[in-house]
Parts: sequence; C-alpha cells; structure tokens
Amino acid sequence: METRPNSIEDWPSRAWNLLSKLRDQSPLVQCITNFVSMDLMANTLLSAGASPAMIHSIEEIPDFTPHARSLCINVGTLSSDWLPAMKAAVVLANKFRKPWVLDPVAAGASGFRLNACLELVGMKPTVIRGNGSEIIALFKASLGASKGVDSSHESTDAMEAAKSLAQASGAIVAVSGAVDIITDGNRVVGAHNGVPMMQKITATGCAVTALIAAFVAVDPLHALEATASAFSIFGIAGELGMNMAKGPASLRMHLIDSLYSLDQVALLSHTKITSL
Ligand SMILES: Nc1ncnc2c1ncn2[C@@H]1O[C@H](COP(=O)(O)OP(=O)(O)OP(=O)(O)O)[C@@H](O)[C@H]1O
Ligand SMILES: Cc1ncsc1CCO
Ligand SMILES: [Mg+2]
Repeated sequence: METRPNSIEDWPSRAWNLLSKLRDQSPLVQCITNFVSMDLMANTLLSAGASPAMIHSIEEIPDFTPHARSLCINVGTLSSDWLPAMKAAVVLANKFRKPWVLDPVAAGASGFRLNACLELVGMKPTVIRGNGSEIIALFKASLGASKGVDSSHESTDAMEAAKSLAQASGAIVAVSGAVDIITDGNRVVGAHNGVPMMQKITATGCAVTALIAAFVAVDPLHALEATASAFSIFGIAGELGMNMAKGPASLRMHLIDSLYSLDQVALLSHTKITSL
C-alpha cells in the first residue's frame, strides 16, 4: 500500500514508499567493489529487493553500464588496473544520467588511494558515503592540508567536513556512525537507527553504500531523502536482527533476514530520521 507523506518531514512514510518502490522495480545496481564486500553487498541488495551485478572488467563496461539503473564505486581493495574501469563506468553513468555513489574506503591510507578518491569526487558522484575518518581525510586533502586519518572520528565530528565537501563537490555527503549524517551542504539530516555491533561485521559500511545506490536509483531527484531512508532501513534491519543475534556472525545473517522481511508496521514504528 502506498502511504503519502504529509510533508517533507514525514520520514517513516517516505522511507516506506521508497522501499516499496525498490521492491516493485528491482533496479539493476552495478557494483565495482572490493573483494571483502562483494558477498554482503550483493546479499544486502537482493534482500532489499534490488538486483545486484558485481561487474568490473573494463571490457564489459561499455555494454553493461548503460543498462544499470545506478552504479556503486568502492575503492576498498583498489589496484591500478581497476581504477580505469571505475572511471569508465562513471563516465557512462554520467552520460546516461544514472545516479552513482562513491565509497572512499580508507581514503587517506595511501597517496595512490587518496588521489584516486579525489579524482572520483571530481567526477560528480550523486552521493559520497564514508565513515567519519574517510570524510575528514577527503575534506582535508581537497583543501591540500594534512592527509592523516584518525580512525577514532565520530560522525558528528565530521559534520562540518561533510558540509564543506558537499558544497565543493555538489554531491550529497553521508557519514556513517552512531548517528548517520546526510547533507547537501546546506540541510543536515540524521538517521538514528542501527546497533554498535554492526561495526563488528566487515563491510556493513560498503553494504549500506550499495543500498543507498539502490535507493537513489528509484528516486534520483531526491538523493538526500533516498540516502537517509536507506541508512534508516539498514539500521532497522540491524536492530531487528540484533534481537535474534548472538554475535557478529549471526547478526550478519539476521540483518539480511530482517531486511528481507521488513514490513510496513515495523518500518513505520522504527524509522528515526531528524533534521540536525
Ligand atoms: N555506534 C553505532 N551505533 C549504531 N549503528 C552504527 C554505529 N556505528 C556504525 N553503525 C552503522 O553500521 C553501518 C556501518 O557503518 P561504519 O561507520 O562502521 O562503516 P565503515 O567504517 O565504512 O565500515 P566498513 O568499511 O567495514 O564497510 C552503518 O549502517 C552505520 O549506520
Ligand atoms: C577489511 C577491508 N579491507 C579492504 S576493504 C575492506 C572491507 C571494509 O571496507
Ligand atoms: Mg567503509
């Protein structure tokens, strides 16, 4: 059933409408991602209702990328032979006006990685999603300042960096954490769902970035709202999954199950998105 948001602030209804649209349309999401995340990312997309394709060979991109509804680029296990494929896919996504999302994993870990991330940021991503350390590293590097990364950054510390990066890049910038922060450089929204144990499962951040790509595929004109909804829904799946989990491994399983079976009543009562 379609629920009409009363206003832009009716986040639970908006999130439910987007998830329903995603399940109806099953958008094809192309992911060029790291080896660690491929399984969780594909299963997250499938359980949400999207259609994942982990296709990264540069030879296949001209045929395949124009058919994808959105693209997810993740530099987690970057190597020099993958970067041209990422750029080629981005060029095609932009040409065919498909939204694309960048996950700048460990952006400050090396000069090669940082330069690659900065080049990709310059290619007009629809959304950039990182943790606090990654967004701060990108922000500092784009100003030509320190390249260090302190992994202890909270998402709230990254808020000003995120706003500046959004203004400079034109992207929606999203920072994951206890409170996920989403900004267009002007408006700032927080998604308050999730459980700390999600950090103990590798690639949950990568997976939520792919989920954001699926949500922007079904509502490309409202990327901020789509991003906040994806975060909240992934977080709710974590909360419901945690009720059945004994630790990270069983949380991974129960999170996927909870995302798959998430219904309107649970979603409307759990969605917690606010203006910050
Ligand atoms: N303290 C927390 N409480 C609740 N949820 C959290 C917390 N920290 C992270 N999360 C959630 O966990 C997911 C992963 O976020 P995280 O910031 O750990 O990403 P990441 O560092 O990029 O992870 P990875 O690189 O392993 O993919 C997000 O959906 C986020 O909302
Ligand atoms: C552990 C790890 N190393 C490179 S990518 C990745 C998955 C989380 O981003
Ligand atoms: Mg990450």
